[in-house]
Amino acid sequence: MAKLVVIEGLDGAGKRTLADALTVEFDKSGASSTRIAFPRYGQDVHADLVRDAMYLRLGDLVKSVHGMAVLFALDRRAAIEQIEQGLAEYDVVLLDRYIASNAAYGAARLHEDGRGEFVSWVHELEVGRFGLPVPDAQLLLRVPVEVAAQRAARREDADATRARDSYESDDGLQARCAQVYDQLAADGWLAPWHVVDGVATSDFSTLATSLLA
Ligand SMILES: Nc1ncnc2c1ncn2[C@@H]1O[C@H](COP(=O)(O)OP(=O)(O)O)[C@@H](O)[C@H]1O
Ligand SMILES: Cc1cn([C@H]2C[C@H](O)[C@@H](COP(=O)(O)OP(=O)(O)O)O2)c(=O)[nH]c1=O
Repeated sequence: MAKLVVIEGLDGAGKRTLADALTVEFDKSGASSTRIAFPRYGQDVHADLVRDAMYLRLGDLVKSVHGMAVLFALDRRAAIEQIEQGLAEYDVVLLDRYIASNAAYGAARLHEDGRGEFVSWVHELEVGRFGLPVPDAQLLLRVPVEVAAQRAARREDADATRARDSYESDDGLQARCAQVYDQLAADGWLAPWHVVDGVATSDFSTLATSLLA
């Protein structure tokens, strides 16, 4: 059975870098894998609207936590076929951000915790109403908030296309988001979580093997 594996974490935590490392390990184990990163900027109209709102080009839309979350969720809804096709053709579909990103960032914006109303609303919307596939595993790539901010800033300097958006440049939001993520992982929200230390050198080979089991 193919596995749907999600990587979650703060902006700049190193999710893309972890996805690269896991792809190499899956390959070494003879497992085929494919990747999708959300939001699917440039591929889905809802994701492009998210980006416009984030860079303050859509008036007061960005102020609406629920409005933004609906756009993120619609991008994923439009990807259901792509995810299902990936699960039919590959051993692993690796997602860089998924439903828990909406739960964590939205709850953090509303100053709620991981057991609050917003997190339940996201579950109801994305799983209950939109029927998005539930992951087999969620990886929380955990790094101190300051480390994530430094990495995001360094990446911004190195890559002009990755200038920080209005969520990424809000340090208070990132700190609250880290707390919500910890709670979601501790509660096993939506699916089982594995916490990966993003600062220590991790054994990606063992991690990949456990994800394939
Ligand atoms: N384990 C690590 N140690 C040091 N720097 C890292 C590590 N992982 C990622 N980085 C660097 O941090 C920046 C952000 O990483 P990236 O994978 O793009 O994060 P994300 O996808 O979570 O936003 C990049 O410049 C990347 O090279
Ligand atoms: C996918 C997703 C992202 N987000 C947030 C997390 C990030 O702060 C922001 C943008 O996503 P991000 O992965 O940082 O995109 P990029 O690095 O390519 O700019 O959106 C949500 O609030 N809900 C979601 O469903």
